[in-house]
Amino acid sequence: MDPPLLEVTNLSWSVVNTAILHDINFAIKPGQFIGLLGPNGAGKSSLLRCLYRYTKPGCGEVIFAGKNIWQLSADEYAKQVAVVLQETPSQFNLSLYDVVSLGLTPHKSLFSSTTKKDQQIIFQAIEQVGLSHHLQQSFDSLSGGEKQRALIARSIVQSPQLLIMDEPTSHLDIKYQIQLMELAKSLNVTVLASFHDLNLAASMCDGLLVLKQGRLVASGSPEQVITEKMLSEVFGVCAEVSPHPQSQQLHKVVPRITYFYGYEAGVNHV
Ligand SMILES: Nc1ncnc2c1ncn2[C@@H]1O[C@H](COP(=O)(O)OP(=O)(O)OP(=O)(O)O)[C@@H](O)[C@H]1O
Repeated sequence: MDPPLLEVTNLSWSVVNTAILHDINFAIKPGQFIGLLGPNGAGKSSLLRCLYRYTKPGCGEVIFAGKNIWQLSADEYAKQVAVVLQETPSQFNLSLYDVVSLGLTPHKSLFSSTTKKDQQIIFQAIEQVGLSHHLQQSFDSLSGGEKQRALIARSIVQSPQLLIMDEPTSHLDIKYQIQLMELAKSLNVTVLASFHDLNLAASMCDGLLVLKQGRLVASGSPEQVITEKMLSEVFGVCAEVSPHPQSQQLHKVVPRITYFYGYEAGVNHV
């Protein structure tokens, strides 16, 4: 059996005496596409920040490819882990091309210049996300969705083993939400992404993790995790879960959620 690529053991994190994450344990195998779910404020971004080395947890360990991430140098980790966040800081008038080329930085030594092969990799990644006609446009002037796609292109160039995405689809229309997720799946890297769209997560992910008030309360396949009980207890909504019509074609049970409006979960079921 493959050893996990990422392993989180007994992870807890507090800020000014308030516990945000409580004793979290899970492992992700190479090649898996894992969705992180939870209501607003559940701790998704806080957990992801501990995984991409922005925050050091108070307790517990994050092991990447057998090594504690805090024992790796920042450069070593950046070569292997790419991050796409929901809010994009200003890129100070860098062009789309420049931002995508930043994906090469962890792989280059200081002062080394961009080779023809590097340029080819950058152009190819930009083409893959459908942004070739925006090549020289300033990154800051791109639409929210174009920015997200540009950041995926930067990750493609970075060629990581693990891609961490914090609500990557928040600015995208439905077509690009699906496209971006299918693109991420096609990259052949291990992915951990947080989602608010539970139907999208259920259809795209091999496995799901569910956080509630900083605790991991469910994990497993979408079929195991997306249940009417979980939706009621964790998200406080009344919903019906049925197999997606494409399940047979996809050779797996893809749960599809139908939400009921005007009902309080657990109180007034239809
Ligand atoms: N640096 C911080 N200082 C104080 N509180 C924090 C800090 N970071 C996170 N929190 C709190 O931790 C909780 C979890 O926040 P987090 O952003 O991780 O949740 P989330 O699941 O990503 O939420 P959302 O879906 O709304 O983006 C929130 O109550 C938040 O206010």
